[in-house]
Amino acid sequence: MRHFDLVIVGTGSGNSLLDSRFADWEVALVERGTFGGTCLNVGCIPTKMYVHAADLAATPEHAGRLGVDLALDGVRWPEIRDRIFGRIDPIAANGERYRRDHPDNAHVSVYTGTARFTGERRLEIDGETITADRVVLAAGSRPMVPAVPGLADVPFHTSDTIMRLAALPRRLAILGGGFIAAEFAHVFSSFGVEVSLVVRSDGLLRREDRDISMQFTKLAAQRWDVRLGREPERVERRGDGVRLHLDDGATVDADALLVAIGRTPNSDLVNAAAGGIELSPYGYVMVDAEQRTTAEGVWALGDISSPWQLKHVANHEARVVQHNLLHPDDPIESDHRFVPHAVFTAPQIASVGLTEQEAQERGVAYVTATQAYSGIAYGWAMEDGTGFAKLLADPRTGLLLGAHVIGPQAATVIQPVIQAMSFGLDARSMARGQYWIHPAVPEVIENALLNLPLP
Ligand SMILES: Cc1cc2nc3c(=O)[nH]c(=O)nc-3n(C[C@H](O)[C@H](O)[C@H](O)COP(=O)(O)OP(=O)(O)OC[C@H]3O[C@@H](n4cnc5c(N)ncnc54)[C@H](O)[C@@H]3O)c2cc1C
Ligand SMILES: NC(=O)c1ccc[n+]([C@@H]2O[C@H](COP(=O)([O-])OP(=O)(O)OC[C@H]3O[C@@H](n4cnc5c(N)ncnc54)[C@H](O)[C@@H]3O)[C@@H](O)[C@H]2O)c1
Repeated sequence: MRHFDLVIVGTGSGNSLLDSRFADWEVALVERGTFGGTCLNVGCIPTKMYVHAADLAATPEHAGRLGVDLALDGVRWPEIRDRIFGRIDPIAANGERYRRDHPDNAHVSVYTGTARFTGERRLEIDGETITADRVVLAAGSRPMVPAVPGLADVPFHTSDTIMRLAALPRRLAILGGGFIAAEFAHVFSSFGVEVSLVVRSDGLLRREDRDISMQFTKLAAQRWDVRLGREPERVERRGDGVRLHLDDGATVDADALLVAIGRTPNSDLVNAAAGGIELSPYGYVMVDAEQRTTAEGVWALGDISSPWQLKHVANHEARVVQHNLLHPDDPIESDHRFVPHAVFTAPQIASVGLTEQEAQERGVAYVTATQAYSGIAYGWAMEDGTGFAKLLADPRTGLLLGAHVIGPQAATVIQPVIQAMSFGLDARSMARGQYWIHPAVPEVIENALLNLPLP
């Protein structure tokens, strides 16, 4: 039975913990799937490579309104797919080779298999037991699949498989109305696929500020076949495709089905309870601000312990765990005050801080203001008639409480607000204490700041 200074379970954000400062540590790195984890192989990176191609494919539709006639001559799906994975797959393979074979990593043992706790800091990997002084759980999450009758008997996809399709389907049905549904609906419809969305709630992206969710739902319904407030009662095979029978008696026929109803933390796969690790009611590993679990010497980070399930959160937590492993007498805490996110759909959406509904529920005093893209110069240039930025601020201090943007470049436009909130800059100082490049898109934020009814 081998004993290690440190065992890391999961090679997504877990792999980034190791640098030269761990050269004297005996480390085991355990991976059951593809080296490099979700973001690199089946998450952020390939999806955004598809989104960029989709944005290009969608351009002719918009350009015509500006008097520029473009035509989409074709989408070479196999070429797009092979370009994306031709770039990503070698990164994963080289990352694994580096850890296994490079002299820098002589102190690292890479295990392939599923690590399961059999006791405190004791893990079994395919019959072999290892122990450690410290364990880091970075085992991520996986797609959830609902118990819909018939689903198990039809070919369906999750985000793990849909990006490697052999050919574009003519019709795609998507179950769910969250991040993954919104991003893939944009990708596939831009490539000419007819998209249907079956959504249990009464709107898409329901966790966004209601104004954003309502605007996106309205625009989505103009582009896709959106069935709101519906659930499939059963699914059946129909030729090479599928038929979804919805709870209102309607049916949706498609050549491919994508299930995107959320992701569940992999705490069950690591058998967390046997390691003395407490879980939340939703199965997340419970951690304190230093990313320590309830078991002595066991830390957790990323999707297995974070309800945000975002790569920049996993990266931040990995840096905290790394510091706390190296400096146990001077630990630091994770900063989850202002966690932003973006949905790379069309139009783009980005958000940080409180939504108006959260401010109301929590009884937080706020003022709010909105600025349409159509009211700023670059918005005119783009003829944007649907985008806006919405801000919430504390009426007493002028500090920003939340920002929500729907429109071109939203994920980039929101960054100065994240900075202001993180460093405690009030709305007035932010608006007037700096130049805003004219006529650039961030003027939508400048004007929203000026619109806030602050003294
Ligand atoms: C389609 C999609 C698009 C996304 N887009 C974005 C985006 O644009 N921006 C963003 O911020 N986030 C995005 N995310 C979320 C982001 O990918 C995750 O939050 C992030 O990758 C989580 O990192 P992690 O290190 O916690 O887990 P992972 O990267 O999932 O790593 C966990 C690893 O642990 C392995 N593992 C699990 N159990 C065991 C075990 N018992 N033994 C051994 N190995 C195990 C898994 O195989 C996996 O490789 C996206 C996710 C998806 C699915
Ligand atoms: N741009 C990004 O940062 C990005 C992109 C993709 C994924 N992600 C991460 O991955 C996570 C998973 O994405 P997702 O879209 O699968 O989840 P999600 O939580 O964003 O959305 C899930 C959707 O499925 C619906 N749903 C839940 N249970 C259902 C059921 N039993 N039947 C029918 N509908 C049901 C929900 O109402 C919601 O519309 C996201 O929460 C996010 O953290 C991030």
